[in-house]
Amino acid sequence: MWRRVSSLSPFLSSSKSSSLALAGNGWNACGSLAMDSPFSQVDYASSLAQKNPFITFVLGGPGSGKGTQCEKIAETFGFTHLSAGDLLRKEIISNSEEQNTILDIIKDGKIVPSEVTVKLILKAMESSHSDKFLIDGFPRTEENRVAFERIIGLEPKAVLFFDCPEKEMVQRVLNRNQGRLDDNIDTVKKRLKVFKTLSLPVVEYYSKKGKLHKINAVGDEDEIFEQVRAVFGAPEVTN
Ligand SMILES: Nc1ncnc2c1ncn2[C@@H]1O[C@H](COP(=O)(O)OP(=O)(O)OP(=O)(O)O)[C@@H](O)[C@H]1O
Ligand SMILES: O=c1ccn([C@@H]2O[C@H](COP(=O)(O)O)[C@@H](O)[C@H]2O)c(=O)[nH]1
Ligand SMILES: [Mg+2]
Repeated sequence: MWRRVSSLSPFLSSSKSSSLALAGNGWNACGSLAMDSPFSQVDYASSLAQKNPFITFVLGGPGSGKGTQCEKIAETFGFTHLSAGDLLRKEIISNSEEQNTILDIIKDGKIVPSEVTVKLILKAMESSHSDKFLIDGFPRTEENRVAFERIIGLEPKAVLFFDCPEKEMVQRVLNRNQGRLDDNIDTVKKRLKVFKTLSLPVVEYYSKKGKLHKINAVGDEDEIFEQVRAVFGAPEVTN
């Protein structure tokens, strides 16, 4: 069942610790790193998990308006906006070992291995010192979702889903004109297929957990933002 728009304000003022159990995957039951942990990242993630930031995942198909609305949310509610796609595109223009692999995957509309994306998200979260994050365009698969929980040790408090008809998404992507290598009809078709088969199950997962806030992504940007504003509540409550 989709959840109707409701305010997140009570959540944002809460100091409750993360509900994700830390035992297993290199952690002992007290939340400390086990001596025999095979995960070097866990060490890195532990301080982040202890800070227990407010994480919102922002989901939706290609061109549904995630990035556009995230900018507005960040500005209005003081969230740090991290776009997984932008982090991957930055890797392509860096000298990273994975740059060519990432480029080929994005050009083909497929999904970059979870370990790569989660590592980039973790690094960006650690270096921002923020306590409120919008993670835009991630998780894109159930495997992404599980990897985030395992490596970072946190779950999102809320998930936004921008629901947009395919025809509108295709039109927006093809008109975007930002020089993205995946903004062409062939790649968009592939991305839509991946979205339906791999990403919608993630949306469904969060819907069943009662964390999903579905936004009608058709209309002008300000109209859509009014629905989003209702989810996050008044700015004075969230600050
Ligand atoms: N409500 C809207 N109506 C019309 N055009 C829009 C609307 N919202 C965003 N756009 C435009 O549609 C294009 C895609 O928007 P945006 O980049 O925010 O989508 P996205 O969900 O982040 O896509 P992607 O997953 O491909 O990164 C942009 O050119 C943007 O300016
Ligand atoms: O978690 C992610 C996010 C993105 N990708 C790849 O990047 C492109 C573009 O992403 P946008 O969010 O639309 O900017 C996407 O089609 C994937 O190929 C990814 O693999 N994993
Ligand atoms: Mg985007």
